Amino acid sequence: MSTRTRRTPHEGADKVKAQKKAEILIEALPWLERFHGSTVVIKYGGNAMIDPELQEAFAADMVFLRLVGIKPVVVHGGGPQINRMLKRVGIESEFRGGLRVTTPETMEIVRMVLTGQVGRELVGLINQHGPFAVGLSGEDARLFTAVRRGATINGEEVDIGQVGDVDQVDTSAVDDLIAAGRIPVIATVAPDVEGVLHNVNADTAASALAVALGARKLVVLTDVPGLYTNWPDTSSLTSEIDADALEKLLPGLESGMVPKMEACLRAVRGGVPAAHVVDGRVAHSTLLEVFTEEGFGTMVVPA
Ligand SMILES: Nc1ncnc2c1ncn2[C@@H]1O[C@H](COP(=O)(O)OP(=O)(O)O)[C@@H](O)[C@H]1O
Ligand SMILES: CC(=O)N[C@@H](CCC(=O)OP(=O)(O)O)C(=O)O
Repeated sequence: MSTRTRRTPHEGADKVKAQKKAEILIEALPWLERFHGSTVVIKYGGNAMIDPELQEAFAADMVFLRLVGIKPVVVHGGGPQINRMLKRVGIESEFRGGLRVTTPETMEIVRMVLTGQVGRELVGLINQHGPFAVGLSGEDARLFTAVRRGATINGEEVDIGQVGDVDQVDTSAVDDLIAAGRIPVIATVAPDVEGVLHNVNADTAASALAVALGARKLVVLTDVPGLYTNWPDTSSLTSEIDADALEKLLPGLESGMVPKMEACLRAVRGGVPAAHVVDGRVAHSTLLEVFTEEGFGTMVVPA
């Protein structure tokens, strides 16, 4: 005998609530039609991983995307988590032009934290929902080949150690995972052609991967509502900016926004139709961005 109770038809307040739910679901239909089958690269910044509930909401969003036929690819950061571990082991660390000065001993910690801690935790959270997530780093199957880069300070290039830009992307391992219905979760350490490991900023890597995969969108989750064109003036939050306007703004940007907006610019210049910077401190911000009329945060579009 079935243990299910008979459902009663919705009445009164319940009916209104049910109608609202249906409206919310149907609002997503045009976006489901538009993005079904597309690859979306989501960069999850370390600053947005502020509490376990938010991380669980992020993981649920990735599974939601996957189950409605979108192909999410996660690229994660972990700057604050690296800072904490460096402090614990007594290694000093500084940032120049938004990038971490990386000595060989710092590099060991960066690799350990990104691939062994932050990546593992995200994989675990996503896999609470099913066997979806597989973690990998730029070292796996030649995903990223790095080339050493400096930081630009007052128009001058300065050396910051083992920091890399992405020179080449081999998407075959990611393609295989996507084809198998998995969600790749990627840490951004990468060897150069000689096999020397480099620390690649996660925004930079996410952008290079989005271009190489021909992604429909790059979504960057961080700890601010979007790009402020006149930081820190809160009235200067911008909802949309094109590549030319962003390029003009870049030299005036500070700290973490430098690699982030450089990454969005490179993505749209490289053929990704839109790159979004959204507030990862808001639960389900990825879903709000992908499935609502208003979108969410700052959208960067081609010129
Ligand atoms: N123009 C700007 N608009 C928004 N945020 C800015 C701007 N300039 C600097 N920031 C800083 O950049 C930070 C985001 O970059 P970052 O710390 O690298 O985050 P994440 O870990 O998400 O990559 C924000 O918390 C903010 O303090
Ligand atoms: C070169 C460089 O700065 N690499 C970053 C890599 C992690 C990262 O990008 O983390 P977020 O996205 O949380 O900032 C770092 O060492 O912090």
